[in-house]
Amino acid sequence: MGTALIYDEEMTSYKLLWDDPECEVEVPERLTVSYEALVRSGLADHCVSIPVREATEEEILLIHSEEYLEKVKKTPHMSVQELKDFALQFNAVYFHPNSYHCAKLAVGAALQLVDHVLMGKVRNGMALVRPPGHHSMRDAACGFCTFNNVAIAAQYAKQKYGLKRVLIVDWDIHHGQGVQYCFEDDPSVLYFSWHRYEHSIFWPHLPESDYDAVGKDKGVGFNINVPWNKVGMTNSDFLSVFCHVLLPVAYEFCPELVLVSAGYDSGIGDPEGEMCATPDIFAHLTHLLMNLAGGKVCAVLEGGYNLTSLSQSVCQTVQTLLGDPNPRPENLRSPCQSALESIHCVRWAHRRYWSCLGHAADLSSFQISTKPSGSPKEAGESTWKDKVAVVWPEPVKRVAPPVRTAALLSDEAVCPEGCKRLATSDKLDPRVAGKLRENFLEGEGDSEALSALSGLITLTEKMEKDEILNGLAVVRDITMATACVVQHVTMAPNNRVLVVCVGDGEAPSNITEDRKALVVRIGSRETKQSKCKNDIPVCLKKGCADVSGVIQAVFGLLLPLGYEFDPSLVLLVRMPGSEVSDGVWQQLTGLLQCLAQGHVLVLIQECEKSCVSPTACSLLGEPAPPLGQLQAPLPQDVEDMERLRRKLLADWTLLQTTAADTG
Ligand SMILES: NCCCNCCCCCC(O)(O)C(F)(F)F
Ligand SMILES: [Zn+2]
Repeated sequence: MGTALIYDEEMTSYKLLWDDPECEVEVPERLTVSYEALVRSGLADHCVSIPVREATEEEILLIHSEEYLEKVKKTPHMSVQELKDFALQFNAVYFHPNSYHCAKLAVGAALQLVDHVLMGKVRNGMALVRPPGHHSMRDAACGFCTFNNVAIAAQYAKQKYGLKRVLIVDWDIHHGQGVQYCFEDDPSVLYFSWHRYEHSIFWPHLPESDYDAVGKDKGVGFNINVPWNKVGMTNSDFLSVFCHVLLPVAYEFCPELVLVSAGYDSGIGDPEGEMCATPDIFAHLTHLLMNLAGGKVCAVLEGGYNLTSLSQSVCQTVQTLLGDPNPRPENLRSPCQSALESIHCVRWAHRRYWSCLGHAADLSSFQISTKPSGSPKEAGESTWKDKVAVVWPEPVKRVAPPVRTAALLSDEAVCPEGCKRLATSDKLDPRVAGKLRENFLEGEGDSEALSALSGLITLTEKMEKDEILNGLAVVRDITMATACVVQHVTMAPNNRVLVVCVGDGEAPSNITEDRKALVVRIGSRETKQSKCKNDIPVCLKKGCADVSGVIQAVFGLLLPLGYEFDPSLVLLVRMPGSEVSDGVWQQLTGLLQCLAQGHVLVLIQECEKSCVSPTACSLLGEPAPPLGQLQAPLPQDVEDMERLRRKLLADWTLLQTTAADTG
């Protein structure tokens, strides 16, 4: 199934007709540069083009009042002066004779996208729209928004398709207070927003934008606000919030649809956001959402005012929706103190509502600086010009290798649909053969083991040369196979391999201290305390059969470690008897493709070959099926993971979840 792209230049046919410094950034070119970048990069051609339509009045009334709609309906016949006066009753918004028409198209575009995804005509998609929506309220326009595109889409999805759980992820740099007001008492819509806040000195200055606005009545816990109390937030800050706040909760919630209020003013160079996250981060944010809701992700454009940053970020988003491999995350480092405070506060505020946050350290562990940290406005406030003067490197070109998934199987095994069987080249480089024999095969060893190991080496070499993206191998001796791959990959100077062992079994023996290999083992046994710090055992009482425990480990430990380690290859090893369910296994296989530009090699023991086809599906880019709403992880496991996390903090900064962590 494909990726939908919804765009119509008709939505560029309105603009600001008078002087208003508050609104001048919201220009029609925002849409044209985004669409043209998708066309120029060839991405538009790979999308399924879906036409826009006008929303009906009935659809608009799903969220807005009749009085408000009647007022807006009059704007096409207004003079410029009347439009100006009409806008004055709202906060930071303008109208144009054609803006009502465009506002109906923006809603209609979002609904078209939802229809095509929920009817299974496409897997996911993006709607490039203006006017944006997330500030508009039942009775009011606000912040360039006339109708609340995403809120209407959520209500429409619930009503028309009977959905019980919709997740809205708002990565725009402004708080979509309009969405919050719509659903704050509604447990069927989980609204997540991060936003520039600076302790409310940033627009729209609302107390209810802070982390303690957790929802109301039946909706408590279903509204998550992450305030950014400083500008300059980076990729590390953004990824930390996804790993330590959004994703654990999103997996516990188990949405049937993911709507993204995709605003790109959170990206570098934007005059409104003044953040430092680079466009490639949106590839990672998108990827991390794509195994939720069976991959049903609908991104709807909100803000974004630096035309270069905006168009690059839109391309990064669409390219990931299309399934192309992610770029390697550039030099991630520790989240900043302010971000850690925000992360801690929001986890603490939600600790009673989400079992995955149940252990969030209580407030006493350190004092939150509730007063504005830093002078309200740094001396020498930057002007608009030098806000957009920021420069950053053009995102690296992301090319999908000619072969997506290769399979190394025994001759009689069937090659899974879509995979390319790897011919184990019979002629083996004698030096390599010699090395394999001496390292892994006692004496002569049988020729089959030799050809299997040489096949593995061929596989890793083809990945290194980008001839294939990822692969799976069915092997007889998984420990030997793991050691062989680790040794081969770490021979090259700047290669690093992340080994993820799922299930019990001894870790490969040849892990060295040189940080070229990092082993994370998720299992049930208190294995002998790992001697080297690059071998991290995560123990779950019930082992990998414990879905919540594994997911807790993935987001709280594995992904932060993986992002910080930044491997060139991920080796995912399914230890025999691991009891991991196919669903969890597919989630792991899908999520881990966010690392190493998607170069994931999965090792499966001969006796477990029943999981070959689900593995192949995930490696081929199929979204993993939903896991269902997650139970609470075992308190004992949570404590153990917390202890392990604290122990690892000295070496791994992306594991931090509170400012006290650097204590
Ligand atoms: N001194 C007052 C500054 C007012 N600034 C208004 C910012 C509106 C932001 C709109 C947006 O980017 O959130 C949307 F996604 F809706 F377009
Ligand atoms: Zn915004």
